Amino acid sequence: MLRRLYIDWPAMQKLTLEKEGTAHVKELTKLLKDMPDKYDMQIKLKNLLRIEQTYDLNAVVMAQGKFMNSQFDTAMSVRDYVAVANANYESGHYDKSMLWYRMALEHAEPNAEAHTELLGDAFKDTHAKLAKVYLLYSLSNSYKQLSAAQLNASVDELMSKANEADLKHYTTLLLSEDLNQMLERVNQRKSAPSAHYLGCRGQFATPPKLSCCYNATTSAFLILAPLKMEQISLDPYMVLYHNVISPAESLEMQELSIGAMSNGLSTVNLNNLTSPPDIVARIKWLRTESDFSQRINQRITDMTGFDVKEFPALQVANFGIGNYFMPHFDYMDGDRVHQGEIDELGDRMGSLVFYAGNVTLGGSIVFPELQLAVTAARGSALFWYNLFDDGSKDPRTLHSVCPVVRGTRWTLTKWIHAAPQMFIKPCSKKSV
Ligand SMILES: O=C(O)CCC(=O)C(=O)O
Ligand SMILES: [Fe+2]
Repeated sequence: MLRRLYIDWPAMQKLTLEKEGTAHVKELTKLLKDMPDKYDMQIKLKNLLRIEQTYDLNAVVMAQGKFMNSQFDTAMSVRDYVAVANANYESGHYDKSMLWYRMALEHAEPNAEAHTELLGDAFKDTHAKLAKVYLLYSLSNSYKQLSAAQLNASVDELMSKANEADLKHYTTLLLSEDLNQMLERVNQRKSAPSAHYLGCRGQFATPPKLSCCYNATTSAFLILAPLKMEQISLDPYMVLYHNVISPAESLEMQELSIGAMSNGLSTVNLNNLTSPPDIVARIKWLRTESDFSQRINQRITDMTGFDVKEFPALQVANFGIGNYFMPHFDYMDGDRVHQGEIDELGDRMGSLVFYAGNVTLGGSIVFPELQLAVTAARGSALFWYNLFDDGSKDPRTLHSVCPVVRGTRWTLTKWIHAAPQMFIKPCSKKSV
């Protein structure tokens, strides 16, 4: 009894005095510094808009969790709709934002009162923005001769004279238009898709059937272990190897990179940019030789016959959801390539990309000029030449990466320079 009163009682009193949840709040505060910030949110919204644009989606299908022929089982909230609507609005995609605002206004937020009290008004400024995009939409349908700038100016003028009641009137009108009719009208106003978009949407014509074979000839090792090789294009030459990197090697590669990766940007020249450059992927150059890099470099030589000893570095890249690579060339062009390495070893004659992740939607590599799209199938590796036989640049090798929609896209890229191959693949006259 005495022990209880002397030891337990004060402990219990202390516990009773402690505010409930203090420990939780402390933990949450600690976590806060590792939480995504405004920049992360902007990047992710940009990526989401890119997915919407590239794959020709819209608010209605995305809100239903549909993506082309797939159905996602996660749902977006009304606040998510408003965030995407605002992001589309701010990037000038007015038709898209109109549909997102419409979705938001047509769906009630569960426990709206409690949410509003806790998180603020979900629909702040929504009516005004929706009225503006609806006015833009209606006027551009009626006055097709007006330019975007003229339309914007007229709408801004109308908006400056409008009062709350007018705004509500417009938004009521918007909500009364048949959704399918609105979708049809929005569809009609879309501009023709680029070849990059067509490739990402799987809309290139099926290429003629080329052959598949077991390659047992490029190196003596292949006599023992022939590689599955699929021809993708004969001119320019492009082949896809299957089962050339294992899931265990993918993990090894990730272990060598995670924690040391940096943002790989769409440009290396950061001068005079008007907006932040797109982040292509998180990247890491594996320059220190390791058991892993030796094994992979040996495999590359077995696969291609090329000498990669003078440039043993490998580049690991991890593309997150919505990340993509805009159309570009791999040969020295513009500001993308490091001049120093190119001077010594010659231009980037060939590219070899191992697909070591597990992308289940999106993330194909597209060659817009060749009307070819190749999926980043796990374990495969794509090889292509960037130069003609005489060493001049082949512009047909323009290529891009489609935004990743589901899964993780890990790649291991090898730059194959021209100079070390001078006796393996001597310059010859252009074959085209
Ligand atoms: O990830 C890919 O499929 C291609 C990457 C690429 O184009 C590059 O690294 O230059
Ligand atoms: Fe590339």
